[in-house]
Amino acid sequence: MPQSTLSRLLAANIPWTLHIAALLTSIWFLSPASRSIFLLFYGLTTFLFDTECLLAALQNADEPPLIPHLYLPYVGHVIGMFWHGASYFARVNASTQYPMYTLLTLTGRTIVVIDPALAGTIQKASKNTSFYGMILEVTKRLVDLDEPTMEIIRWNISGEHGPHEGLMHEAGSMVARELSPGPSLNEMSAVQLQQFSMLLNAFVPGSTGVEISLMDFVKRIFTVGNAFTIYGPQNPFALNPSLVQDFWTWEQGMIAVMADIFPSLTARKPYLARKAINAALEEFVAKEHYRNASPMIQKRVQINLKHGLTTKMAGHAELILLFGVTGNVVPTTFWVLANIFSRPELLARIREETSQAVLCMRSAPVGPREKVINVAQLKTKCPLLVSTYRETIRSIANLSSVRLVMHTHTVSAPGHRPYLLRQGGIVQIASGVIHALDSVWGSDANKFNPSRFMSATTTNEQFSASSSATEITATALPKGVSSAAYRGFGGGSVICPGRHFAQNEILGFVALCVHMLDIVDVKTGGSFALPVKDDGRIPLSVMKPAREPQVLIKRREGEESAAWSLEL
Ligand code: HEM
Repeated sequence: MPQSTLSRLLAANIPWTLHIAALLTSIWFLSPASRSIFLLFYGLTTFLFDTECLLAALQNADEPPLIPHLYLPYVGHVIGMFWHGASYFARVNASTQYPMYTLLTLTGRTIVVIDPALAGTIQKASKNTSFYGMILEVTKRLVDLDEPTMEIIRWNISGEHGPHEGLMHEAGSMVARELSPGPSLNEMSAVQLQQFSMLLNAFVPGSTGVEISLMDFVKRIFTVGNAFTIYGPQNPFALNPSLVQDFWTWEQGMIAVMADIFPSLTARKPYLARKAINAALEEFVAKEHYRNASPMIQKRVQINLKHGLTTKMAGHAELILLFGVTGNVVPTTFWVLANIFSRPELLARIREETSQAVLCMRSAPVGPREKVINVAQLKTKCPLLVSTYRETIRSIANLSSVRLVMHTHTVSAPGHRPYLLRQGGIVQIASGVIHALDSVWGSDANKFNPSRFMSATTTNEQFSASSSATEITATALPKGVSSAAYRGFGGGSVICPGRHFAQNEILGFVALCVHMLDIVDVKTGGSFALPVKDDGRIPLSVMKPAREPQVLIKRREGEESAAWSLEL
């Protein structure tokens, strides 16, 4: 046995002296029958408390260090992750502060990365790690895809038959192209901004206010507006408005449905909600309503059918994109609004800053006044608004970037020793932990600082390394912070293709709310309190609030009859 292993065994948190003393005592003082019972219980206790410490000591020293669970081998960390959600990664590493570490999870190993430099290396496109290897099983369970469909989807995900062949590559690059800055993105954003304006003018029509949960307000406008934009006038929500509620019921119970343990009994509500939406999406494809949808959806459905998906499965496949389109955007918009409207001073500054983007204030001789907000100007001329948006995302995005290790290999990054990653390990780049590191963001890392990303000059977007698509925004990463540390949209080879679209809609909608509306506490009539974040869930999107504020939404004084709109 090499000395280093022996010394690690001796240094491990295992009470060797106690074990030897207990063994000798049982031999000397107990009868054979009592000894057997004693050793059985002692052995069980030792197994519980010492197994992971032993495995940590025996582990290859080049691997990320294994953090033993204190008393429950193999399942302890799994329970911890379910119990504490993404916040578990910070808890478990609170005393050790390793840049990268290993947790035993059932029969596998989860490698947690909390250092941006290592994250930057791991997230690069590589044959050694795979995003789809991890995510496809989750997608299958989330939206209910059958095995023949999965076989079509899995074909060539690792690129062994070429980089462009197979459904995933064809559909993925088409979606990324359609959502990149350019004419097709502009076309979609223009339709969407017009929808938002119409919906908001109608939602708060005159001088009477609306009492509602702030989250429900955002859900209603965004689900309907986005469905129209992406899925066209014959989208499932337009044909059957009750599906909006079903969609969010499913979203809230996604984890339970995904667990797939008799979901019709254990997760009845979200299971039935999914069934209703899936039926509507099946019809959307079967009746060819997609032919009136955005070019992105027309192409996506046609690619799915061309590769052999049935109309039923092509319908179900749209549910995951619907989630991609709204699942993060709705809670993000909620938090941007909450961060601004709960801080009167910030609200006043943003109102003033964004008033320069209210382009056309024209008074028609008759009829309502028209006011137009230009979104391009919000992005380039309103650093406080854009910085508030980015800071909001930093403070709520705790979804890990996940990769499956396909081949054993070594990763290294400046300032770190090389780390050995074994085949079969699941890497999780812990975005929530990285977003809260003092070493990255400074001593106010845990505070909300709306000016954090403000930049004096308009710069090219630096928030998405390894991406060819750039966009001009009036914000920059703080000095010394690498793009791999800003993880709201993932990073490297798997960066969210919808981030430009999301930025247009969120900035536009928030600016519209800021100018058109007062959003106040329903009881006091003053600013509502910023809700606490619910960081104890396994995240499938950005964090939700622990409690949704009930608000009164009404037109600002003088804006009762104005017709507001957004343009790109
Ligand atoms: C604030 C809003 C949004 C946030 C925070 C967000 C975040 C993310 C994240 C973290 C990922 C996964 C990256 C990884 O695992 O490393 C992702 C993937 C994705 N997002 Fe977004 N997203 C947002 C809005 C959107 C929108 C509006 C769309 C579509 C219009 C969209 C479409 C997608 C798609 C299709 C993927 C999968 C990418 C792939 O398979 O390669 N997202 N997003």
